[in-house]
This record gives sequence, structure tokens and C-alpha cells, in this order.
Amino acid sequence: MQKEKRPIDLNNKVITIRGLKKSFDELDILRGVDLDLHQSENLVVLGRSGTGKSVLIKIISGLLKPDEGYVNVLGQEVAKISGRELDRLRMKIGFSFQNSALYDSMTVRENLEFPLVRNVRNMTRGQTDKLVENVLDAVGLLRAINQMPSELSGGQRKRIGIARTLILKPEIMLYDEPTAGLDPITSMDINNLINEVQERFNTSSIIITHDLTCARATGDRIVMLLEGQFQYQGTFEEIFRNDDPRVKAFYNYNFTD
Ligand SMILES: Nc1ncnc2c1ncn2[C@@H]1O[C@H](COP(=O)(O)OP(=O)(O)OP(=O)(O)O)[C@@H](O)[C@H]1O
Repeated sequence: MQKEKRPIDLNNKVITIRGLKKSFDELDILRGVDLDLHQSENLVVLGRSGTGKSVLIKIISGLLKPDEGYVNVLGQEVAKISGRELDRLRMKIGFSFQNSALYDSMTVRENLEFPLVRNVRNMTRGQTDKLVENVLDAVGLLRAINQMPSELSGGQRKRIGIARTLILKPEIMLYDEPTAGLDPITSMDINNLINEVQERFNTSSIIITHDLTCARATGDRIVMLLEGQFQYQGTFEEIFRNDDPRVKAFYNYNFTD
């Protein structure tokens, strides 16, 4: 299902990237990437495996250094800030990884408290409980508060992973393959959740995927990474109206047997 169009404030950017290049040995992965993420926008980055989508996310979050180019996140140039500033910046970025990376020996409640204990000082028991319940409610899993991750389905674990990220009230969400390994119905639930998070928490998000159903359902705007650069951008319809055989192949791979 196509996402309903939302008004985007083009003057309010939370990420600006210009001329980003990154190579590993002789392999040129990103060859001059330009990207803007606007406030409260869901931006989908589409690309085949190995095109550098994860590398891009790592550069945005300061885990990898660019070889060339300008990367500004929430007003700070990532390559130029100190380690401490980078830590503070990372607190404003929520990551939803492919595997939800929950601690199996902890209950859902303990998993959600973990980032608070590590990052926020002087919280009372009552404040902690309230935050945990609030994010669990946001992902529709309040009832799972005392369960162990092993008792949950893949989709539920994914939701708890997203709740754990939301607990620190991130301004930017980075979703890496949010629907990977999930069945179509559970995937649709996660797509809806991504949109609900956008509405409820006013986050700006980058959604990395090669699942076109996810792209269509969540993306206010879609960019396509081909051969190290964003070659096309627009709405889902605008991108796939294109005659470029590489774009057509991507579409056919997703929607035909
Ligand atoms: N730290 C690294 N050292 C060397 N090569 C790397 C490193 N990180 C990524 N690469 C290479 O960069 C390329 C892009 O990797 P990346 O993980 O960004 O792909 P991707 O688009 O996210 O793919 P997928 O959809 O399969 O996750 C790959 O060829 C990978 O081997």
C-alpha cells in the first residue's frame, strides 16, 4: 500500500551529505553521495546487496570515517567533532538493526531499562517504569513486559528492539532492513509501526531496505543507490516509472516470480 503523502519542510534538514566517498582497498563503494534528510521525513534508501547502504549508516553515526565529503548530522559535522560530542550525538540517533539484538537472559522490562541505566542518571523507579510502559504501549506490546525474548515471535522482538531505541527519545531513527526475515503480514505490521513512530515521536528516519513493499508503505521519499551514487529520488511511483533497466530489474525481482 502506498503511504499517504505528508507535508515535508524542505528548509529544515537534520542530515546533509555532500560528495561522500568511501572505498575499501581497491573497492569504491560510495562514489559521491549527496543526501538530505528533512525533519519528520521517512527517507527510504533502496539498493542491492553490497551497494554500501550499511556503510552509509555507519558513516552517519560516526562508526566509519568518510574518505571525502561533508556529513552533517543535527548541525554537527561528524568527522570533525570530539569523541565525547560524538557520543552525545549518537544518543540522539536510534538504531534498529537487522537482528533485534535483545539480551536473551533479561526480561523485556530489563532490556528496555538497560539503555536508561547506561545513559541517563538519577532516574527514579517511577520515572523508569513510566518510560518503559510508554514505549511498550507505543509498539503495542505492554502485555509482554515480563516476558523473556525467547517467548516472543520475530516480529515482536523487532518491536521490542524498536521500543528500546525509542526510550532515549531519538531525533533520528536508522532502520537497517526492518522487514528482513519476516513474513508479509508481520512485515506490514512493522511498516505500520515505522509510520506510527514517525507520527507519535516526530522522528526523522532513514529506512534501508530492498523490500519494495516496505519502501512503498513507509517512504515519504525514496532514493536509489546504484553504483555508489543516488541515481534516482522521488516517490515510489516516480522512481519506478523509470525506464532504466537496473531499476526495472529491481522492481521485477521484488514483484514477480
Ligand atoms: N569495514 C569494512 N572493511 C572492508 N570492506 C567493507 C567494510 N564494510 C563494508 N565493506 C564492503 O563494502 C561493501 C558494501 O557493504 P554494505 O554492508 O554497506 O552493503 P549493503 O548495501 O548494506 O548490503 P546488504 O544489503 O547485503 O546488507 C561490501 O562489498 C562490503 O564487503
